Parts: sequence; C-alpha cells; structure tokens
Amino acid sequence: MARTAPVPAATDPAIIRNFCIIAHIDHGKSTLADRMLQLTGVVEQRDMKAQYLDRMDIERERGITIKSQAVRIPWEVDGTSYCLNMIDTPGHVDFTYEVSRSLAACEGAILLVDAAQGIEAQTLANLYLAMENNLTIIPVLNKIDLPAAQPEKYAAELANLIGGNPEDVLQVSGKTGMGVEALLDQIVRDLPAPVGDPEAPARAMIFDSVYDTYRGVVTYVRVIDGHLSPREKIQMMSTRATHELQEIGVSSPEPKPAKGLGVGEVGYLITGVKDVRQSKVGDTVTTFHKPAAEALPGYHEAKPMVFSGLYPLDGTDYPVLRDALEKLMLNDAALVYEPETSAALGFGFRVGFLGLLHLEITRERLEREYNLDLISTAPNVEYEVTLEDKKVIQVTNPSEYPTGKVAEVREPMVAATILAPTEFVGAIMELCQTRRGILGGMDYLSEDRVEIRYRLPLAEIVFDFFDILKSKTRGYGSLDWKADGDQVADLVKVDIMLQGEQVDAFSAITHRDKAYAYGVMMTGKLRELIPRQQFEVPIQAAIGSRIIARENIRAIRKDVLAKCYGGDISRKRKLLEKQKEGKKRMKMVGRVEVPQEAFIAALSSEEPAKDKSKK
Ligand SMILES: Nc1nc2c(ncn2[C@@H]2O[C@H](COP(=O)(O)OP(=O)(O)OP(=O)(O)O)[C@@H](O)[C@H]2O)c(=O)[nH]1
Repeated sequence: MARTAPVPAATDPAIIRNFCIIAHIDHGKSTLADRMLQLTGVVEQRDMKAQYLDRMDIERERGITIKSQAVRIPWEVDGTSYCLNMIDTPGHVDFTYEVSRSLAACEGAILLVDAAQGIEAQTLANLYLAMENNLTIIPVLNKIDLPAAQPEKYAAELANLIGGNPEDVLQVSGKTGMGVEALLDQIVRDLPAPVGDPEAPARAMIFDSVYDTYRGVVTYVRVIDGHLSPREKIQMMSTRATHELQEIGVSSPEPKPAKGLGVGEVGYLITGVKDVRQSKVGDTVTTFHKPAAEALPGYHEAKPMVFSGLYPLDGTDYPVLRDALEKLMLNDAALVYEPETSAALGFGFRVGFLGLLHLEITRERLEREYNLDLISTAPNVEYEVTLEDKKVIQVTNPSEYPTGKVAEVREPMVAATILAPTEFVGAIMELCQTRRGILGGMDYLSEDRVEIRYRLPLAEIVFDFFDILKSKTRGYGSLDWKADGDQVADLVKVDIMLQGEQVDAFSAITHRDKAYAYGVMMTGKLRELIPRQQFEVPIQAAIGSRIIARENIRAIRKDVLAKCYGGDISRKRKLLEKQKEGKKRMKMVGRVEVPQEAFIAALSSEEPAKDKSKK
C-alpha cells in the first residue's frame, strides 16, 4: 500500500522537495522520521530500529538528536515519483545552530507539536528561524494516539500562531503511523520545488561535514545552481583549495553513489581529503574548471557560550586529546578550543561550547570514541575586562582574570523566552528576579498559557536555571534563549588555596553577591574530598588577599603497616607497593597530596546531573 517507487535519479528540480522537521525537544521528530523511512520503504522492515537516523550511541541512549541528518525518500503522488529530501534536526536549545544550518538547505518545514503538550519555547524559536529563512510551513499535531491529546485545543493554538484554520492543521501519530501518508502528500503539494540555474557554474552549500575513519572527510551539500559530477575537480570558494571528487552520492539513508547532483539536490561528496579543515560548514563548493563568481551567503559563525578546561587524566594522552578535538571540530562547527596549561592539571585545552549539554556530549564523545579519561573544570562564560590602562581583554579562564588593575567587567546577556501555564507566572518572575533578570514583556498565547520574556545574564541561566524552572512549574515550563549583548557587572574572582598555595583549577569568576557562597561550598567540599595529610592543611577561599571562607583538614600520621602485626613480610611489601601506586594518582599542590578523584569530584558537581540534561 505504500506508494513507494525506486529512488528517482532526480535531475528535474520539479520533482524535488527539500524539507525539515522542526519541533520542541521530545515532540517526536525522530519517531516521525522513522515512520516516514518505513512507510516509503527506504529502510527494510527487518533493518528498522528506533531513531534510525540518530547514528551516535549517545543520541540513542539519551533519546535525543544532536546532529542533523539528511535522507532521500521517494514518494508517489498522482502517478508522479517525487524525491523528498528530509533533514532531521535537533530540538535542544544548545543545538539551535545545527537547526539553522539545516533550514538553509530546505524550502519547507514541518512544524511538529505534541498534541498533549501544545506550543513550547523551542516550537516558537524554531518557527521564527524557519520564517527568517522564508520556508513554507506545514503545521502538524503529533502523538494524537495519546489519551491525553487535545487536538482541537492545540490546533487552534497553532493556527492562531501561524495564521490559517485549525482544520488545516494535520493530525498524525509518528508512533502508529496514522496520518503520515497524508502528510507526505501534503509535503509534495504544498512545498515549492527548489529553483536554481542548471546552466550556471556549480554552487553547492556545505551544511554538514563528518570525518569517517575509512573514507576521510564526508561533506554534505545542497546544490543551488549547476551540477556536480564524479571525477570532477571541485573548489572550495573560501580557501580556493581544489580536490578531485572521488565519490558523489545520496543518503537513502545508507550512502548510495550517484551519477551527479543537480539543482536542488541534497547529497554527499567524498574527496579522500583527511584534513578536516579543508571542508568548512557554510562554505560554497564550485567546480575548478568553471568556477562561480560569487559564493553563497554563509552561515553565522556559532558563538561559544560556555567555556571549560579539558585535561587528560593521564598526561601522556595529551596528543590523543588534541587529535580527537581536531576531528570532532569538523563534525561540530560550534566547537572552539585552544591549548592551555594548569599548574594543578597539566597540559590541556580551553574549549568553548554552546551550552552545558553540548559540553557534556562533547566530553562523553571524547571519552568514548577516543578512549580518553578526562577532567573538565568548572564551566564559565566569557567576560570582557577593561583594564585601568584602557586595554580590553576577553577572559574565558578564571586563572587569566587580572587582579587589581580592572576598570570594568562586562558579562554576556541573553534574551530568554519562557512558556508556561499562567498559574506559574509569579514563581517564574521570582526566579528571574533572583537571577538579576529584567522583565521584557509578557504575552498570553491562550487563556491558560503565557510567554514571558526576560533579559538575564548568561551566567545566571546557563547552569542550573532550567532545572529550577522545571521544578517551580511542575515540569510545564519551557525555556529558550539567545545571545543579547552584554552589560557591566560587579564581578570578582574567587581563588581557592591549599596551605596558602592557589589551585588554579578551582578558581571561579562570580557575581560579588555570590562569591561567599561559592567559597563556602568549594572549601567545604574539598575538606570532604582531600584525605588527611601528615600536617594540617588549611583550605581557604579568597578574593584578592581577603579570605572569605576557611576550612581545615586535621593532620594524621597514616601508618599503613599498623594493621600488619606479625612478621608477614610479603604482605607488608604488598601494602607498601599499594601505597606507592596510590601516590602516582596524586597531584602535588605545594606539599599537599590531592587525589585525582578529588579534582574530578570537586569539579563535576558544577555540571548538571546526567538525567537533567534534557529539555
Ligand atoms: N504515544 C506517542 N508517543 C510518541 C509519538 N511520537 C513520539 N513519541 C514518543 O515521544 C518521545 C520522544 O520522541 P522522539 O522522536 O525521540 O522525539 P524528538 O523530538 O526526536 O526528540 P529530539 O530528537 O531529542 O529532539 C519518545 O518516547 C517517543 O516514543 C506518537 O506519535 N505517539
């Protein structure tokens, strides 16, 4: 019954439809994409697995999409075989950047809304992105099989938001497959076919690029004008670097070599290049023999929001970490890093991320895919510090924060949008107020749902804000934010000292009002984590030379042989060996031995617990 046809060799743009699915997290994009793959027969029943397009283990385990994926699916309407290119996109606010790149490769978007939840913060954010890209939008309610679904109510809400009639909002279930065929028909009917000049010099936009151990760099493109063929010499417009095309093809969803890619087509290129910097996302590909005069407008550079130091537990892994970061960067245009050294942790990198989830995912990928053990330092945002001599520096690492000579510090701000049932307005405003927020406005989307806008310091919302918002709104609040300039702030650097020796890994830049709380928290934690030494160890928190908190670790003389009475010499030796082993995993801070685990434990609590990472 599925109206599938063999994937047509799409040389005629009139039969192509490029679309993406945008939605708030968990509203069911990946499930709907799965159902489309199954219905159209591109994935055999026996090969089907949930979240087919989520290729990374982490994506499957956490049930979230991180990378965009493009796949070509056939669909027949009124006897004509169409070629649909579906681009699955992530929903989490950290990965909005991935979404905007995918949108630029499409003519239309399915705006998917959970029929039991209604419109949420990322529904709005993604809708605005799609509108900015002039995409045709098909509103769809998903999960209508759920007993809690309220299709009439939310169809009205959606129609109200984007204009149109509630009756025109399609109702589907990605789970049961209900309504999905009608949706595919509507995609063919409502979305415009791509337009471009087939005779013009080739121009293709790179919207993704991944490193494959066997094949080298695989570059995903959307052709705007002209044609790309195998064995052709291509040129990257930003660097003018040339490569020979070894393979060109489409994902269906497994890679399938093709005879070429024409106007409007989405596919992949392989040039055998191993250097990941040769294939930059946002760049335009043209041909060497007939190059285009002008590149396509690129993407906005993603701006990292959160910075953290990443250090290998074992110092000899440093080169592995460097290579791994380089490879990940190709996959992830938003990642930036530079080498740094820490007195306490050795050689590592300062890495910039889009948010905490991005940090967590990156760290997990590095550990898993490259077999590394890492310590990540407490994350912080980027500050702009003006010194007394008017020099301006950007500080992403607390240990670089200048002491004494500071004239002004500016902190990054965000424009935040919170959606929640009206009964929680008071609680939300109270929370934003304590986070130094300034109310920007409030709109009622329906009589029981409100949109509240605040301007807040990034540092106040990027760490635990969302978890608190969720608990204050009994799970119903949703949050989206984007960068919104900066402001002068009263910030200080808190240092942590062990026996008078500063430990750079524990320093933090905080608002003056919160410095004391940080000092007390960190000194208290370290007292628990650092074992007693043979002398007393004071742990202090200080702003400049002023001590704001202090704890003490009492002295102990640790005699490991005390337990071994009797003359069993081999047992004694074993114990001594063991003690030596243990020492190897100690870091010396002055005379104080700090176990590696203490660093990990003291720093890790600054991250969100694993299961809280979803929005
Ligand atoms: N009952 C019901 N559950 C659904 C339906 N579609 C998705 N779900 C469930 O909703 C949850 C989220 O679905 P996903 O497809 O992973 O959501 P997503 O929007 O792709 O999430 P991200 O990829 O992380 O953005 C899963 O537990 C699905 O099983 C549906 O039509 N009906």
